Amino acid sequence: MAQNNPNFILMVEDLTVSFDGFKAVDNLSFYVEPNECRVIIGPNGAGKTTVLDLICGRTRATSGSIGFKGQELTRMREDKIVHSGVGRKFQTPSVYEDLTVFENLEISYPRGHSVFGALAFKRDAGVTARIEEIAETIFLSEMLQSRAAILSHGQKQWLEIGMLLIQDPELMMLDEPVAGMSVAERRKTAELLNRIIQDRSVIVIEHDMGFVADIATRVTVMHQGKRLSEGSMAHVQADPKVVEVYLGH
Ligand SMILES: Nc1ncnc2c1ncn2[C@@H]1O[C@H](COP(=O)(O)OP(=O)(O)OP(=O)(O)O)[C@@H](O)[C@H]1O
Repeated sequence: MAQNNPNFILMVEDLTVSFDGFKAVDNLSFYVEPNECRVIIGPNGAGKTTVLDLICGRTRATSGSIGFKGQELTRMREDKIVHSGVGRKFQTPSVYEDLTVFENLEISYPRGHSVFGALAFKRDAGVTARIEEIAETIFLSEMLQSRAAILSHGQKQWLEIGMLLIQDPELMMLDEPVAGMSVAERRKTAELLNRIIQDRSVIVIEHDMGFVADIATRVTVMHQGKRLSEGSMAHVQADPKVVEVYLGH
């Protein structure tokens, strides 16, 4: 595929990372379009989390390229990658338990990068309106003044998604967002992701195939650091290679 194809927001090409000779990600290529929800599935140890670590700059690639909006991420610092529009949520929620939902969203609001920017920051009507808008998107409008500590596990996950959303990333990455959630919370999270991709692209790592079916635009199946299969949910589910190494287990 042509480099800098404007139809792709993310272009991962021939990406490899080697840990003491072991290739956790091995010559992997995949391409994500705007407003796409790409789900990465695969057995334990396939290299899924490592791919997200490489995209957000936590782990450095041994070779290959990660193009994001025409910029090369493999040599960019982690904070610059965030600044360029890549948001990442880890598996365990990391909200500030002693702060309210409102305050958690407020401290995540982008306010420039200088110390002066942070000091000069005032709560104004625009910020409050944006926080209220995000709270509604993440089903927490009624909880704005509640301390995060009293939220359910699922609500904490949504709050953390909200803390990313308020920074308006063009690419959002989520690692197993519905792990530990109730059936009702999973359904609402699928609704949330379908809303989120109206304005951005999302990459999700997930094992719950029912949830994958509800959210995926396309699915990439990884096995031993490589791409085993890719396409619609129906396509990968019917792929005998995928059934053999993953779905059949
Ligand atoms: N920093 C590291 N140093 C050495 N090995 C690593 C490192 N990070 C990951 N690995 C190895 O790379 C392989 C892929 O790990 P990774 O966590 O990416 O898999 P995964 O597909 O996300 O698995 P799971 O579904 O269990 O989360 C594993 O064998 C893991 O032990």
